[in-house]
Amino acid sequence: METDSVKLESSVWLGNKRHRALLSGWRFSWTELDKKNRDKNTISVPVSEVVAVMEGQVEIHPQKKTKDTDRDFTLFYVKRSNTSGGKGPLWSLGRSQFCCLSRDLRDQWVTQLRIALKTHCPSRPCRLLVFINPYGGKKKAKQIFHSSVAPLFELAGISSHVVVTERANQARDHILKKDLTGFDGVICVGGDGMFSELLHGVIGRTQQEAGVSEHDQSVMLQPCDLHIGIIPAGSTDCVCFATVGVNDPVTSALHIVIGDSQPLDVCSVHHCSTLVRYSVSLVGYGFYGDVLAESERHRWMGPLRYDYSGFLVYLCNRSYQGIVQYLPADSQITSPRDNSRCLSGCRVCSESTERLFPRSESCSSLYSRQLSQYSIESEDNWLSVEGRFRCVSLTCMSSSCPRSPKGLSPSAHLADGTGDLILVRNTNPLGFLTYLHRHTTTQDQFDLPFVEVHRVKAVRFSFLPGEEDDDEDQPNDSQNNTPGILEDPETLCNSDIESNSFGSKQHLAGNQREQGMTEKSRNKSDYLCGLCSSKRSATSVWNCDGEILPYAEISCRVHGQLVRLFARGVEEDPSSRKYNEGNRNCRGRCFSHS
Ligand SMILES: Nc1ncnc2c1ncn2[C@@H]1O[C@H](COP(=O)(O)OP(=O)(O)OP(=O)(O)O)[C@@H](O)[C@H]1O
Ligand SMILES: CCCCCCCCCCCCC/C=C/[C@@H](O)[C@H](CO)NC(C)=O
Ligand SMILES: [Ca+2]
Repeated sequence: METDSVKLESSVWLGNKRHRALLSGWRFSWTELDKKNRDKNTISVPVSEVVAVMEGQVEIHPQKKTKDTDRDFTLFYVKRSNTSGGKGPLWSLGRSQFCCLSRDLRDQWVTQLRIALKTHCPSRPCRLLVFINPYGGKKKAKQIFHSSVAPLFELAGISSHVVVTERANQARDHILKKDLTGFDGVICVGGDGMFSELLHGVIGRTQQEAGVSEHDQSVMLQPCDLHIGIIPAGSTDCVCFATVGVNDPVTSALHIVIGDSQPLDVCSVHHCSTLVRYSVSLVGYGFYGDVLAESERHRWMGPLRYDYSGFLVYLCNRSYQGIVQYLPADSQITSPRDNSRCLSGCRVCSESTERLFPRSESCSSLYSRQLSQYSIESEDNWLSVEGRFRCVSLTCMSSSCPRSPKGLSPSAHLADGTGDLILVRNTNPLGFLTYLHRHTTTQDQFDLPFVEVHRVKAVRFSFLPGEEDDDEDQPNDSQNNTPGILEDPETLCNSDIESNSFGSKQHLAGNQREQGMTEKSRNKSDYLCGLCSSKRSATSVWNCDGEILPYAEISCRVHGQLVRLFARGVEEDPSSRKYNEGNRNCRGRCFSHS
């Protein structure tokens, strides 16, 4: 319980200006005083956003003491930049140097502030396992970590064990197999692909330890305690953007340092009772699958490859036949078209915590929750849509990214236990361009006659009998799923199998596995059908958070708040407060399912 009792109050000097400093309850503030002792400006910092308190006048670039006296102390804290420039909720490191009247008073300030930090911020990380992908995005991950992030971790007293990856899936395998004792979180410096590796490692490890089978679609997966942090250094950085509001390494590092905690829904993707992958952002068939497949041919272009491929795929003007079945979420609670935004402290998400993790939970009620969540969903509750689609997309969050600041589904929630299913039926090229273009404007991309959107708990995608692609070269086709693939369900996400081996189960030899991205790129580009090959495939591929899935017929289930990120959701821009009136509750860290 927080108290507002004053812990310490005194005069302090910032340069030659006298201030009144006050530590009361969970807030530290300092007010400039004029010559007549009247209050001028006040700066107020919640203790939870204090990064460090150091004796003396300290700078962090490089961390050194400048000429100081034994009456000085330095406060480092989270400083919000002006968001009016459209840069989103950008954070930087604030630094204020205080001079007290005596050394004794300085010591009291340092002691009291550090006690307040311990009291109000018990869940800050002390030790982190950091994975850097030197080849992601613009290939600047190492530089970003060492110049912008490591100094902040050091300042906050966080020790980090750094692994620079040498192959794809190394981070995932490390988390699955190595001793993680003592680590408070795992961090990736890279893009959505690196995040996905950590996601698979953390979920897999947690289920292994809990004895839960990831392949059983009806099972309630064990929520993961080990937090994931993302330092954005990739091409799209969609997960970072959608959970922080900006893709900025310093902002993300500060969220990690202060121990923010944001639960996140995760979608499990299955094929024939076998787990294929997890997704948090996009499970997309048609346009987004084709763009990803095409983009793998142009990896050398870096982040621009998506724009170039998007243009080529758009010109192809393709649509695909399929049957989409979905299990609707409770439409009384929210809707993908209710114009709300999931912001930091989102009321919908925190109320979902109660629903997903009722407080008085015993082993037997856990079992009954498992039944109530999944098994009793009879087939009668499923709805079905059949037709030709430009794209079929499922997203557990808004999936906003720099290209599309509102995202695929602007009103989706990060942690409400549901996903949004977007069906874009076949339409003329101008209609589809209008749909795509609206992702980049404030216009409603769902307000088009050929688009429908549903808030769902689960989705299945299949073909009418005889409708599957008969292209022999098409390895994602369910017909090509040789029985061997499913003989050993444990192996689909097993490190000995390249998870991007499309359709044919490939036990890669050690040296092949090490080739990482090169090998992956070659495999992925084998897929592209329409643009360059003479034979156009009747099926597309699924894009699952930037990875191509080896199957076209899949079923997906949303697992509410399965993982936790060092983030707090997108902070509200004060100028747009009216947009989300009534949807706020408390800050991201108030979520708890323990
Ligand atoms: N050392 C490595 N060599 C080759 N591939 C790697 C290595 N380390 C990680 N990878 C793989 O590279 C893929 C892409 O990396 P990452 O996500 O960091 O960048 P990106 O693709 O540019 O960004 P985005 O996913 O945002 O588009 C990941 O899926 C990861 O599995
Ligand atoms: C005429 C203008 C056309 C602009 C089209 C913009 C459409 C942007 C839609 C962005 C959706 C982003 C979804 C995120 C997907 C990520 O999970 C994934 C992994 O990084 N990224 C990609 C590119 O597949
Ligand atoms: Ca959700």
